[in-house]
Amino acid sequence: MIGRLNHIGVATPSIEDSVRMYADLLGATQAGQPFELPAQGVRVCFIDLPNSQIELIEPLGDDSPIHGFLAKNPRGGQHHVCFEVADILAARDALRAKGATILGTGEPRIGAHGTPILFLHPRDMGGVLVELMETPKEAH
Ligand SMILES: CC[C@@H](C(=O)O)C(=O)SCCNC(=O)CCNC(=O)[C@H](O)C(C)(C)COP(=O)(O)OP(=O)(O)OC[C@H]1O[C@@H](n2cnc3c(N)ncnc32)[C@H](O)[C@@H]1OP(=O)(O)O
Ligand SMILES: [Co+2]
Repeated sequence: MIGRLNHIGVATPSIEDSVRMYADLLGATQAGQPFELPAQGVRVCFIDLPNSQIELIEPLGDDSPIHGFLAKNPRGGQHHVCFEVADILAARDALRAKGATILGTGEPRIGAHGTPILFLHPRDMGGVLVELMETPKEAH
């Protein structure tokens, strides 16, 4: 079921400060400008890596799912890992059959790459919040 690591999500109180930090310390460059995803309650900017991406996420709106995380980690921190899957609904159903909890309604939402995503509860993954993302069609 599991495919390539697509990105590591990093929550931050300031995308601009984090972009500067990745550039100054690691020489890493951002992939495009920050953009808002109101349906996900986050503002986003990607940092390119040779083999993956860092997804910087900043809270957007009062209902952002990362408010709680930033309240506990005010300077930000590693928030989730995202693995690609070929078929998100098949992955969801297989995980549920194994007893895993899919967060929210269980209906996939459209993520930052324009493909459906779901999240697995961290208690089922050893304390790691896992995002599953359907592989973009052009990557097949
Ligand atoms: C950019 C768009 C998209 C993409 O395309 O890539 C994204 O990545 S959006 C990223 C933001 N969206 C989400 O994270 C959606 C899924 N998350 C959630 O539904 C919630 O954040 C959560 C995981 C259910 C936590 O909600 P919260 O309100 O913070 O609840 P608690 O504080 O009560 O936490 C419950 C429990 O879970 C532990 N926890 C919380 N966050 C994390 C985390 N990031 N990593 C690991 N563990 C986490 C928290 O410590 C609690 O544990 P216990 O105390 O043991 O119960
Ligand atoms: Co993500």
